[in-house]
Amino acid sequence: MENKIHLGLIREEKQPYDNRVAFNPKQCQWIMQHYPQVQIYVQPSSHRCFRDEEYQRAGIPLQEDLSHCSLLLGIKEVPADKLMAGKTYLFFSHTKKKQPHNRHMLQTILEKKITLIDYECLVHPDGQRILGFGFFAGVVGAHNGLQAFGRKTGSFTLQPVHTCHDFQELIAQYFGIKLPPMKIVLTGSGRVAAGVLEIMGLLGIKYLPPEEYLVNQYTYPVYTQLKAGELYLRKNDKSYSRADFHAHPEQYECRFLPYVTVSDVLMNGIYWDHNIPPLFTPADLRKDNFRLQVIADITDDTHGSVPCNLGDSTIEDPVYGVVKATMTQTGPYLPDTVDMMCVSNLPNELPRDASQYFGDQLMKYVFEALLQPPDDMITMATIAREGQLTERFSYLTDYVNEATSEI
Ligand SMILES: NC(=O)c1ccc[n+]([C@@H]2O[C@H](COP(=O)([O-])OP(=O)(O)OC[C@H]3O[C@@H](n4cnc5c(N)ncnc54)[C@H](O)[C@@H]3O)[C@@H](O)[C@H]2O)c1
Repeated sequence: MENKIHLGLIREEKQPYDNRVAFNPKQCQWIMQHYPQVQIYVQPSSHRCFRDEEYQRAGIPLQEDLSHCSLLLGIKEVPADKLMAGKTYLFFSHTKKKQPHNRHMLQTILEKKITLIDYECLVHPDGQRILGFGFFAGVVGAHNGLQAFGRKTGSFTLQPVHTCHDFQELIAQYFGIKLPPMKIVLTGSGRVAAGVLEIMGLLGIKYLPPEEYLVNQYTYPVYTQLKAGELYLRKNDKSYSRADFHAHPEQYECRFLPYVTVSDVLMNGIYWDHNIPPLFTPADLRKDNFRLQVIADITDDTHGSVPCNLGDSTIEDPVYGVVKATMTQTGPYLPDTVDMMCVSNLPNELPRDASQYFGDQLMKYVFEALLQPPDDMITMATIAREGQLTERFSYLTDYVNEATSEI
């Protein structure tokens, strides 16, 4: 008993409550079978996508008090008053960019001599992030985008994702669906794009290379995918180098404009930052040849890569219209508008599948290292160790030393 590692799955306490979890009941079961030194406990929750009874049935004890656990796993930020002193926590802390609203939480983590490992900072040796929810954001975003196009044109009906129990139930409705001729352009090549591609494949939408897609008309639904190298070229020599683009995006121009004149739907999944040129401008939106009717902005930055993203929509009310002439918000599914799907928490619409996918990656690439410190990957993702900022994150010193106004 003494040598057991006690691991707790904490209840999500941040408002609004998140419904995801790091490990589902089956994954907990698997871990305890394969790592006999590990005992998992689950803090009861009324809002987790897997019910307390599902954990109980899998033989995972429910326990309100997790003070005997050394390792605590959550998803979102943990409110400061819920943080337990001296523990090791894993969650998405959103502190590495000095986000003001999480300063007080990080200050408390240091005061309480906590070790914080941030999922976002866990990377493979080549720098690729190990954990993320992008794949299911892409799945849900693509479905929502198509659903909006069906409603706007009256040509087909899809059920909202959040009314489906899980991914299997979602895709069961694709059986027999006949989509009208339509042209879909997808941007990006990361996890979000992979999720969108999954939906394109499940619906049998045909892929076409960009150069064919641009010039031809089709009597069936088609899509093309534009990766960063097809979207951005350096202004001076019309070349693209990934490393150079990441370092100096302002020296690149965006080549997306022709696609707004030939596409019905944009599924946006590129990475974006303020110095990366947007896909088109408000002036382009006003032009007569602006054909896009629906934009599923999965990347979802307000006035970001898609300038007519006027702010987030919600899972319950996922689409709003934008009047093209004035770029002002209006109701969805109206003529002469572009419909925007800008939900910022898409994976929460399929939380059971999103959680399982997350837990799988965690089990495969992180779990063993977590049990056998020290490990380079874990060390690099450790923002604080026993109440001290680690060397790699020492740049956060001024952030934590500032007085907190946002508690
Ligand atoms: N709406 C939602 O619910 C939701 C959910 C998850 C992700 N997202 C957003 O979707 C976007 C894509 O996410 P993802 O999971 O596909 O990401 P990813 O990490 O899997 O892929 C990102 C892509 O951007 C490129 N990239 C990485 N750093 C870059 C940089 N500094 N400059 C330019 N390109 C860079 C990568 O090469 C990769 O092709 C992100 O903006 C993310 O915040 C939204």
